[in-house]
Parts: sequence; C-alpha cells; structure tokens
Amino acid sequence: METRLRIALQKKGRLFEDSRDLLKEAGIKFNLGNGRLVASATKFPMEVLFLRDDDIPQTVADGVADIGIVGQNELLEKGFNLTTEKKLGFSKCRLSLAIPKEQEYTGLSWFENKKIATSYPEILKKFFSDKKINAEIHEIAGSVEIAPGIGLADAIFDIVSSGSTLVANHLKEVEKVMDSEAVLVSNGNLSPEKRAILDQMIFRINAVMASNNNKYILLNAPNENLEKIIEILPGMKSPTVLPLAQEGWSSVHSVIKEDHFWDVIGQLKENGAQGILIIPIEKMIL
Ligand SMILES: Nc1ncnc2c1ncn2[C@@H]1O[C@H](COP(=O)(O)OP(=O)(O)OP(=O)(O)O)[C@@H](O)[C@H]1O
Ligand SMILES: O=P(O)(O)OC[C@H]1O[C@H](OP(=O)(O)OP(=O)(O)O)[C@H](O)[C@@H]1O
Ligand SMILES: [Mg+2]
Repeated sequence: METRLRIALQKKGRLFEDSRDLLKEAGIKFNLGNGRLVASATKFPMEVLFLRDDDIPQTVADGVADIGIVGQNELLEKGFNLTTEKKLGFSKCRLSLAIPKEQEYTGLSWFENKKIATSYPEILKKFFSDKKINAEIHEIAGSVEIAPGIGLADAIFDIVSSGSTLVANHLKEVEKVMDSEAVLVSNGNLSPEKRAILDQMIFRINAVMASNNNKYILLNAPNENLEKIIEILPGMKSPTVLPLAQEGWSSVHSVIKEDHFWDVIGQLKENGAQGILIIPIEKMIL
C-alpha cells in the first residue's frame, strides 16, 4: 500500500483557514464535507485529521498523526517533545499578563498572592516560578478576559493580538511572556518514506512562503541612472536589464521583498524610473 503522511489540522478556528490555504497553494487539496474528521488529499500522499488544536501536540507525539500545524503557545503548554520543522508566519499573537486598567502596575511583584485566570496554566506556572512569584493560577477553558470583571480573578494571562479584547474588557497588558505563531511540527520517529514526503511538502511550503513575501518589479529607467537604480533594487541575484526601443532607456526586471517596495518605489521615482509595475509571484524556487 502507498505510504501516506498523516497531518493533524485544527478542525475550525483561528488556524484552520490559513493552514488549508497554505496546503492548497502547495498543491495539496482535500475535500472537507459533512462533518468528516478524516480526509484524503488529492494528488499528494497525505491524509488529514481534523482535531481541536489542544489535541494536536499529543496526537503527533503519540504517532497517531505524523505531523501537525499548531500554535507555539499550545505546543509549549502541552510540553511534548516534538520537532518544529517550519515557522509558518500566520496566527501571530502573544501570551501576556493583563490587569484591570484602573490598577497601578508596580512590576511583577503586583502578582504576588493574586489570582490569575488562564487557559495556559503550565506556561504561566513556569514563568512565575522562574520569576519567584507566588500566585494562584485559576484554569478556565475560554472567555478568560471576563474573569476579573465578574470577580473570578484579579488578572488574566491570555492571547493578545490587536489588544481589542483587552480594551473591551477594561484590561491593560502589563507583561508579555511569549510570542507565538503557527508552526509545522513532526514526530521524531518518521520512517524514511514519510520523511521523504515531509521534505517534499516543506520544499513546496518554502516556495509558497518565498513567493508570498516577494513581488516581481518591472520598470523603465533612463540609462544615465541605471547604475543607481540597480543599486536600489535588492534582486534575487542581479536584475535583468533589456534595452528599450526608445534611445537612452532600459527596461529593468527584478524581485523585491513585499515589505520594502513602498520605500524602494519612492527612491526609484526620484531616480527617474517610469512605468513601474509590481506583479505578484505565484511560486518561487530559491
Ligand atoms: N486573536 C488572535 N490572533 C492571532 N492568532 C490567534 C488569535 N487567537 C488565537 N490565535 C492562535 O490560534 C490558535 C487557535 O485559536 P482558536 O481561538 O481557534 O483556539 P481554540 O478556541 O482553542 O480552538 P479549538 O476549538 O480548536 O480548541 C491559538 O492557540 C493561537 O496560537
Ligand atoms: O487582541 P485581540 O485581537 O482582541 O485577540 C485576542 C483574542 O483572540 C482570541 O479569541 P478569539 O477571537 O479567537 O475567540 P475565542 O475566545 O472564541 O477563541 C483570544 O482568545 C483572545 O480573546
Ligand atoms: Mg483549543
């Protein structure tokens, strides 16, 4: 029988859509229908298990799934020794301590003998023990931010992204404990066949992630400023330069990082570049 790599994905929630889209862009599609919890990928030797994110680390640690996509926060909380194969750049957030906004924050000693509500008791226990703070940790599964407002706790330890949930609940972030993002994790004991499938998948993910971070840029440049313009463009290797039919002008093609292109475009215009086109890249093999 053909070897298939089993991946554990979140069934629904913050990780699901980006995980599905990443695999889709990597050419790994699967049919999700009528509440099925297992699906087979089409055109790739992979089987997908849909789970709650809390269960993903253990499922991979036990070898029921070979790999999984989960937040670093959940991974650290569960404490299983899995291999992080790749940071995936989505579901970025942080785990922070927050207190009622009217309270004066005096530093970590504020938490001494206080009651803190959280869904991440293990991470918080370790943090307080490292910092030698004695606090009562009260574990709750969700809606952590309402705990101080209803008298259940003095403070909270939870996920923060934009901070709007904290604001809505009259809380303020006072200590960041960790940053988190989605990661691809694996069980350390994969057979050579499964390892080869995983390597192929990671190769594809790298191509997708590189292309998402880069744009193809095309522009026309006056020859007298060509050297300057080439200096500004940090291309993959060196930019392609082709003469234009119009005397004294060239067409320049290169690849630039998505984050940088607004800065670079300003400088390019100052140096006489015209007809600037920024084009998305479908896949990029480095
Ligand atoms: N506001 C946010 N911004 C960015 N990432 C987030 C945010 N909230 C959560 N995450 C990340 O996404 C992961 C899943 O969040 P989600 O809210 O879907 O979890 P959940 O309610 O525990 O889901 P499940 O039903 O699977 O247990 C979190 O563990 C965290 O890594
Ligand atoms: O800083 P913010 O941008 O407000 O994000 C933080 C919130 O996002 C997550 O909840 P989510 O919205 O996923 O709802 P949930 O509580 O149902 O998981 C998390 O549990 C926080 O409550
Ligand atoms: Mg969960």
